Amino acid sequence: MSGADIREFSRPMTGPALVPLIDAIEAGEKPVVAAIEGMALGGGLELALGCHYRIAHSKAQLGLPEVTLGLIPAAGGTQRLPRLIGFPAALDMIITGRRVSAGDALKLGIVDQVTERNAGEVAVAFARSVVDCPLVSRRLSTWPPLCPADLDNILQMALARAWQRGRGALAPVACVQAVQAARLPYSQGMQQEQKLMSMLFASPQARALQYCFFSQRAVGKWSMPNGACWDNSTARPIRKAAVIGLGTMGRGIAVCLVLAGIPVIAMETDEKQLEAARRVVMALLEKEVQKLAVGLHLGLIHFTLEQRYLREVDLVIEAVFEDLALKKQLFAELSSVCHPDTLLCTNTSQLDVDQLATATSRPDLVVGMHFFAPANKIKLLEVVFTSRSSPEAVATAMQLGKWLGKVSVAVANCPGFVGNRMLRPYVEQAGFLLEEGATPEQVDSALEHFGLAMGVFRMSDLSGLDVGWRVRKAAGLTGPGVPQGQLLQTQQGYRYSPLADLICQKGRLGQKTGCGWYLYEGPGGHMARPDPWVHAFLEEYRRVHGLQPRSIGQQEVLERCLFALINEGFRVLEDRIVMDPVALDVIYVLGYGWPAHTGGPMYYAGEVGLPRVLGRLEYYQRVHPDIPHLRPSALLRQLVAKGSPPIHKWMWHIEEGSSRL
Ligand SMILES: C/C=C(\C)C(=O)SCCNC(=O)CCNC(=O)[C@H](O)C(C)(C)COP(=O)(O)OP(=O)(O)OC[C@H]1O[C@@H](n2cnc3c(N)ncnc32)[C@H](O)[C@@H]1OP(=O)(O)O
Repeated sequence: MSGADIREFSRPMTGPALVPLIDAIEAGEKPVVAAIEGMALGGGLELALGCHYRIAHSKAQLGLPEVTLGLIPAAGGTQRLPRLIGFPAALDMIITGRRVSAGDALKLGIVDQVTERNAGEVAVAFARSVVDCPLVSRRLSTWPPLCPADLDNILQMALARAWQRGRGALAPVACVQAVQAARLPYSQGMQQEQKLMSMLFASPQARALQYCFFSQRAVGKWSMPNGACWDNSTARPIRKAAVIGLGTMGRGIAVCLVLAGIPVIAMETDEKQLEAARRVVMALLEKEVQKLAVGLHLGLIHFTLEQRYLREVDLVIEAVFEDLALKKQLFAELSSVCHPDTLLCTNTSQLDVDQLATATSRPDLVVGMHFFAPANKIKLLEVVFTSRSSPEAVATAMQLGKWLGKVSVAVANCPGFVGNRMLRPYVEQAGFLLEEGATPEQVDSALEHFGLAMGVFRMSDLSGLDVGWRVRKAAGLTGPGVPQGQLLQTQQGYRYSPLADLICQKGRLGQKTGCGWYLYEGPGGHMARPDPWVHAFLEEYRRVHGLQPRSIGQQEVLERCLFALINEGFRVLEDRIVMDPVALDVIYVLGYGWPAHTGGPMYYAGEVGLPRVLGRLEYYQRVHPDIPHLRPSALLRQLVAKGSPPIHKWMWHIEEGSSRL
């Protein structure tokens, strides 16, 4: 039982209500044994906690995921679980919403027995054995709370963790407040639980998180403009895969494949790099084996310098240096080395997948599989199809992503695909704000206050500033042969901020060099500190270019950065790079640390109100006519003209035949 039907939350609820039902079971005079197979989640686990005993199958999983839906477990979960397993363990499960295995549930004391046999049969036998035992000590609601001496401290720490994890989300904090009420008599604790739940249930955050839940499932039902889609295309089995290029991304991808049980050929061209990769990958795998307490066959991965091993694989993921000529050459080689049916995938984050496909003898079997760093942690995969990708190739990449535990989103090929394409105007605005008077920490603080996992400058320092520098050079925006623009700096006819290029020229490439937009403890350091050098550098830059710095408020930072990103999202929809705006929201929430409790950028735009987004873009466009990304997209204008329909109706307003494919 995986809990409530979430779709019911937006409809009038029908009975019977869960709380009196669970109370009645618990108060009953017959012993009730919960037999748990599969999932006991949310209301499912709360029901089990109302039973007098719990028997779980060894493969069962238990959890209270309400927090991920913007709610708290409000059928007594916040009151019974701390009584059963103590405050620290209950807080951990309830604030994170994480699932525990049957084995862990036994260790925690949530279940009384774990079985490899049919849980129902074992539970019946167990019930017979306890039929004469008194039930009075089995009713959790009657247990006194297990209050350790340092409970206040535990609750304080949990609250701090909830604030930090939540980044503005209300539910994690409410979870702590509800669990805190478990130190009161049960009936009073339940009143507090109900009060907190009523506040959350109708909240915009809960609606947004429930939208995220369904969006992450909806993107699995992918479709392409040519009519190919998830239910008319068959994925091929992947019995063995290869990863070529074992830098940071390649290593992470190899780890993902092994953890999913897929044999991997991990290939490099350089002996030293191969050995370094072997050490890192094996260490990561061993750590996972310990953490997951699972038996993992570490022999699933074979490190090699030899291309001949590629003959036996069903799919190759190329993760070499981000250089189009190098990748094209590799794809041409793969065409002759690999079996004619082998799928050739590229992990490029922004290069033209169509061009790579053209370099092969099998363009129909070429797709992008854009993983996000760290590849073994981030749950997102952009599957990039070209005009020639076969439905089978797309289906296989989408299916493989799911198998690797990712949420796969199918997107059409375009510069930057979806995520990085929308990121460009956002990063660009942040650069302009520095020119106009802001500091990196002011911009980041506004964005982090909004709920983003990391502000734009901290994120750039983490990824490495040379990544964007290389892209700008390839686009002809900067580099030795490119003439410098006028005041304000312009390139290719539009405003261009060279600040990031100048920072790179100073050898400040971010965390890896110990400095970038911030200062770190040393190369590879993580703790970002404001850097007086950067402040002086910005002041000098403004002086040289005659820019009068002004005070820039939080609202302007948010509107310029976020609305520019959203505006590009509307252009992505106009170009039919994806078939549904939910895809953009999934990509941003899972891949770019956008706060899930706002639903994602496009959902957020709907919540803010499309007329407001349009109005503010129009205003900023008037002030900055030389920034094309602030010019409102045609789709946004059209939607506002049509009365701002809800997000699921947006695509109805895009003209047929506007697909780029
Ligand atoms: C008040 C509140 C109370 C009493 C609660 O109980 S709140 C807690 C509600 N339950 C949950 O949050 C659990 C949510 N579901 C899951 O975590 C997972 O779906 C699963 C672990 C149960 C199964 O995972 P998996 O096998 O990968 O399948 P999918 O996630 O793809 O789901 C399959 C389809 O089922 C739909 N679904 C799943 N759970 C719910 C739900 N609780 N309510 C409504 N619909 C649900 C899901 O959307 C998929 O539907 P389709 O996309 O195939 O149409």
